[in-house]
Amino acid sequence: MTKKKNHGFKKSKNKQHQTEKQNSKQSPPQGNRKNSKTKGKPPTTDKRSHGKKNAPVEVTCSGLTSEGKGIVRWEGKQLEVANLLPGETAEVIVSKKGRFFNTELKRVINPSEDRAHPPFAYYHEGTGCHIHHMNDQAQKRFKQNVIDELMKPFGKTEPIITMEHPYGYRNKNVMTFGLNNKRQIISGLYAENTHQIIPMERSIIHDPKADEIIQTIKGMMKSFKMQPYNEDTGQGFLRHVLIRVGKMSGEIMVVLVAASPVFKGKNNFVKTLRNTHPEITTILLNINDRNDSMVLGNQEKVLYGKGTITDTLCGLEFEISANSFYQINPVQTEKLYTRAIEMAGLTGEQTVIDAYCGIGTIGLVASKRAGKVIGVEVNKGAVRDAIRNSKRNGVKNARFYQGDAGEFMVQMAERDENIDVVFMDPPRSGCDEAFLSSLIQLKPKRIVYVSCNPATLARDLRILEDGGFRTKQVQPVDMFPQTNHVEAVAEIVLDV
Ligand SMILES: C[S@@+](CC[C@H](N)C(=O)[O-])C[C@H]1O[C@@H](n2cnc3c(N)ncnc32)[C@H](O)[C@@H]1O
Repeated sequence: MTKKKNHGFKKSKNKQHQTEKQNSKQSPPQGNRKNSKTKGKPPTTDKRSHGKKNAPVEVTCSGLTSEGKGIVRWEGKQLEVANLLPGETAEVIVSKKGRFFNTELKRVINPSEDRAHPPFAYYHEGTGCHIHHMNDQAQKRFKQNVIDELMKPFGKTEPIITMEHPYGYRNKNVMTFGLNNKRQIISGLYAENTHQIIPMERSIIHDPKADEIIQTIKGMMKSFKMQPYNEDTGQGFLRHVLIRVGKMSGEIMVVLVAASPVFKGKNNFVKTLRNTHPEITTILLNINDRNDSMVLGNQEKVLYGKGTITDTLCGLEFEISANSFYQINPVQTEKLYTRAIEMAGLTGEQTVIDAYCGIGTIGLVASKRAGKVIGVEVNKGAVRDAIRNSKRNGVKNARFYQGDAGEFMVQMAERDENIDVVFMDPPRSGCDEAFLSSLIQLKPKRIVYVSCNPATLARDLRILEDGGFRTKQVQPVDMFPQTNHVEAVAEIVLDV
């Protein structure tokens, strides 16, 4: 992979609505605007192309969207350009498809001081590293602005907790397999919102060993006559490979996700893979014959090892199944959980709920300072892990239940249970109405809301504040450097 000179970019298209109204997004002012070439010019100056269809046009970036895309004006419209920074002027291809505009960054004419120089070619938005082109300071500023803007109605946010070495942090990789137009096997990530595979050998945020194992598997496929699965024809075998790495324990899980349970030559395949990578501690075959976008199916066969990995987090050991949620950046998770536990103000007597508990991590870490912990989680396998993890760590005061967190809280409210503290860590979509209204009814003294989506956090905080709570503090933590995702934990108290 070679990096093009002069800030040239690989294909990076953005589909956008035609009208300005549809395009308008919140764009907190940020970025370095003091670039000498743009100094004194209005930041939205555009130059038209010379009438040629799809010839590059020159645009200047005036700000960033909440997704980290550059905002430009072109022919009276506001468009978004991935990988462009405020103050930068660039050549961009604009093309129209139906009601949408696509933009493709061709060349940055005057790179901003905020621009980073990533060592890999595949870093654009399609591969999930949406803001890899910003240096550490610019990423920090961008994320702080996004959260500050959304949290404005609830008071001031704390400075974001960043990561010292923001690379190679992911403990879970999923790569998808397919054929390119020369019928060669490729592995990579889906371009965002598509099922088009962007071939990729290495990502700056992936665990390097995990990327290496995936390349080994790709290299073995031909000799084992293993075909990648084709979603259109339904032919082929291997859909994805998921790798989980215990960053502390060094244990490695490899999950081969296949369209069918018939795996010819599986013993030899496992033997060869283990010979090349003796560090692999378990290998599974997961069968996914569905047509949706879920990576894992429900059927699983252990081909080697115990079928789970164990890792250490906040001084406790956690056993993790292929299908269970486990925070992907353990270095930052320890900082996040430390802040969450501080916010809970535990003294050893409280009754604590760990809602959306996954494999029990937050509840078990909190259990040492709580009277009792009650965890609820929808994923059966994760609840099984949580119970195992409780025993493994000798925790006697925690119980875990499988079920929908909203329904569980409704039942708690109907029984008028006495709850002191609620940890809640819902998925990106946030909590449902049943959960929030039961929480308001239960009136815990404190809620600690861990969120990977500040937009749904803001929505839910509004509901809780209207229901008699007050947001005391919001702490952003950069769990996903190089991406536009922002994690935060909020302390919410009864407004008495
Ligand atoms: C962001 S993860 C948090 C897990 C855990 N607290 C941690 O830090 O590892 C969200 C969890 O909520 C679970 N979940 C999603 N919808 C749920 C629901 N309606 N009721 C209960 N759990 C749910 C998911 O399976 C996932 O384990």
